[in-house]
Amino acid sequence: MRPIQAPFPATRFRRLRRTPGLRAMVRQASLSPADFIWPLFVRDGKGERDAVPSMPGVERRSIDLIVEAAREAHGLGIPAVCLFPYTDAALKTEGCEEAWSDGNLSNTATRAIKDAVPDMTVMTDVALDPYNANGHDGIVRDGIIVNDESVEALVKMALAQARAGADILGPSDMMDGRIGAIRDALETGGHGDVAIMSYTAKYASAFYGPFRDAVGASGALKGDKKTYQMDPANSDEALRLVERDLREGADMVMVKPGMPYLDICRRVKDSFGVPTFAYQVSGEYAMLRGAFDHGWLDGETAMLEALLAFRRAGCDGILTYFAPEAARLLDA
Ligand SMILES: NCC(=O)CCC(=O)O
Repeated sequence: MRPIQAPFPATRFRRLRRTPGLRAMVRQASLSPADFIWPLFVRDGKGERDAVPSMPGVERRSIDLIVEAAREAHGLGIPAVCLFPYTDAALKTEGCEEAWSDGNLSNTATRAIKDAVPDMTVMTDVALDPYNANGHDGIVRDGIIVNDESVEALVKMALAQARAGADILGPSDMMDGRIGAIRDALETGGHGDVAIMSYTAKYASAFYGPFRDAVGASGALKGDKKTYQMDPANSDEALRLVERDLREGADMVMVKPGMPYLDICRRVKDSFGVPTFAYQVSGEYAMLRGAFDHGWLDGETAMLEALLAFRRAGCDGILTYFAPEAARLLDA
């Protein structure tokens, strides 16, 4: 649809930009704390928090402090948190068994949050990298990330997360066939109400660097993830993946990273009209935060502008490390 407009001076675009009231009346996209999912890094111990150097302002927290963070998020109107464990190197194995231990950090944190703040939606990450001795999202055999055996492990991991009480599972591994396998296992295992937000269009991106520091995977990773994550040059493939994941039983889809891939968000939303999310990843956070901290960008304005861009591009929500800060600004 192309709006009809009279020639200048009958049409003057500045008329509707003249006052805050007029601008508010014709504003299309909106941003609210309800649009945010806050990623949290979980560590062991009690009363422990440590900074992630490449993500100033972001911390790894022990489970008691994760619960506090979830309570804070709830108070700010943020509906969901997403948990990522910082696993002790001694627990990382080639078989990734810790991934489906009922008592691992992520599952223990899920239970603790659901006990203390039952209304907080808990999303968990389904991928083997935090538990894998070689840092990959799948099982490695003779240097190859093997697909089908990885899917079997991911199913076990997903079921353990469902047992812990996760509301949303986020398979971020990019193996083929995992959404269908997880959906089947959830249905037959009595967890038919657990939602899946598939990391559908996850690109092999340099913007994940600080995240790997945060979960302690940087040192462990051997090689790269290009045989399972998407080529940043591709766009049509993202649509094929969305269609596949929806047909396999995904309830929501995600594009990741966010800001460099807003074109993909828009194409996904326009093509499928399903709940679509973007992950503003660690490198995007680090880039913006670095500029804010140096005084090179006006932090408050640039943060909200960057987040609003996701909504304008068609996203229903955003996973963002800025969630509490942005929620406070929106509330002010
Ligand atoms: N599976 C979760 C991630 O890879 C997060 C990436 C990031 O924040 O850089």
